[in-house]
Amino acid sequence: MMTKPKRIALLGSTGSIGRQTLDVVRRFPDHFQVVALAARSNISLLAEQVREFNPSVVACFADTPELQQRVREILPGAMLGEQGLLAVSTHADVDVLVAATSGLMGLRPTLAAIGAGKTIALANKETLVMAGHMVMQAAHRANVPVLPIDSEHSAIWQCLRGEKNSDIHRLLLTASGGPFRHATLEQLENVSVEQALAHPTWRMGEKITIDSATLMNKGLEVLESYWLFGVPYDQIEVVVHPESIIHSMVEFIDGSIKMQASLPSMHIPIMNALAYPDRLDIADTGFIRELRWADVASLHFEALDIARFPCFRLAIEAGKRGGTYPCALLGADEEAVALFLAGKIGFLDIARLIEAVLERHQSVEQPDVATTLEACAWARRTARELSEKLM
Ligand SMILES: NC(=O)C1=CN([C@@H]2O[C@H](COP(=O)(O)OP(=O)(O)OC[C@H]3O[C@@H](n4cnc5c(N)ncnc54)[C@H](OP(=O)(O)O)[C@@H]3O)[C@@H](O)[C@H]2O)C=CC1
Ligand SMILES: CC(=O)[C@@H](O)[C@H](O)COP(=O)(O)O
Ligand SMILES: [Mn+2]
Repeated sequence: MMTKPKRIALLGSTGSIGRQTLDVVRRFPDHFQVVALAARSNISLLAEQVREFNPSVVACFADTPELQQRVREILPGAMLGEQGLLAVSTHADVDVLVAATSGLMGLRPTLAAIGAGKTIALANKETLVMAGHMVMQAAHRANVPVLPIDSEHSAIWQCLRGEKNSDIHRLLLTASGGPFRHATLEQLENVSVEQALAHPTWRMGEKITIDSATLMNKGLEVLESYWLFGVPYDQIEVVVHPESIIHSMVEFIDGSIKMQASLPSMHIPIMNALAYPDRLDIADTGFIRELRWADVASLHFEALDIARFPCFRLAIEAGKRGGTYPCALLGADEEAVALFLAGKIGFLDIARLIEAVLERHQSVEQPDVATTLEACAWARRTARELSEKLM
């Protein structure tokens, strides 16, 4: 029996996850239809996507007058700013919101989509890190599923199907270890932007790639797991696995460990979230390769050396302290990574700057949306000011 295609709104359509989502939609036109698209600054690619997918509503955040002018010329029907993102995420025809913007702008549109009863396919981990309590509570009240796209969380989600949370002994998130897995602290002091962007196993946007190099990404993923799966921090562990074949594991109280494996391709977790509760055949894509165990020479696992990657510790501490500490962590990290990418600070200064911001932060318990976003903005400003004084 033919069912109606799921109607998708895609925030961040021009990014790494956004483009891979459209690869999947393109191959499965009977299953998915794009009804809304949003991006920030890549207007020519957004215009190409609009021509190809013919969505009902288009938004471009376009946060400078020059970008806004270009949008008016090239995409005259597109909505601008946050209003545009909200219109995309709550459009009446949308069934599933794919939240794939980078950074901190995903929160309001995701909450609005939950309020409008949309299923959330979540790539933007920042949304849960800064406001996990609000998002999960709102989703629970509205009976709206939040389906993970992040590869580790997709793996855990798949391992947990048919299981009881009370049977979980621990979650084991795998980490590639990034490009500096074997670097000494002295070497880390002088690594270049180019070296930090050379991720060993994944091709991703610049921000998450630097976060993978500092291990901030893995810290954020621990916080993301805490909110998504409701598992306490002392039952969430990280193990380094450089091949990125095992995407994560769940150990149960009877000693059994379930793990999910595939070649490293974000098309698979994207397909998994979009098709849920069904599965689609990768043979129909033509671009996803199946894993052949005979070709995998060996798999390695090792402990994470927290001393060389202080961002991981800072993320876990912020998560455990709660309040607006995770917002301050995210705001400071956004700014510190931007400064590193611009060549203004060194690689280890990223952690130094974040730690200095967190030391100055006055946390607010149970923040609302405005307080959450203000804490992120405060941390960005403070990181910028401190970088001028301290560095
Ligand atoms: N890439 C990956 O493999 C993975 C990514 N993630 C998470 O997914 C999210 C996206 O990552 P990734 O795709 O790599 O990032 P990219 O930098 O490649 O893409 C970011 C996308 O978000 C858009 N965007 C950024 N800010 C805004 C805004 N204010 N309004 C509208 N659109 C905006 C960008 O638009 P434009 O390009 O037009 O400026 C672009 O489309 C991140 O939260 C990341 O942590 C999680 C797991 C894996
Ligand atoms: C693909 C994905 O989910 C990324 O978050 C990835 O996990 C980054 O790799 P690291 O394990 O190096 O952080
Ligand atoms: Mn991940």
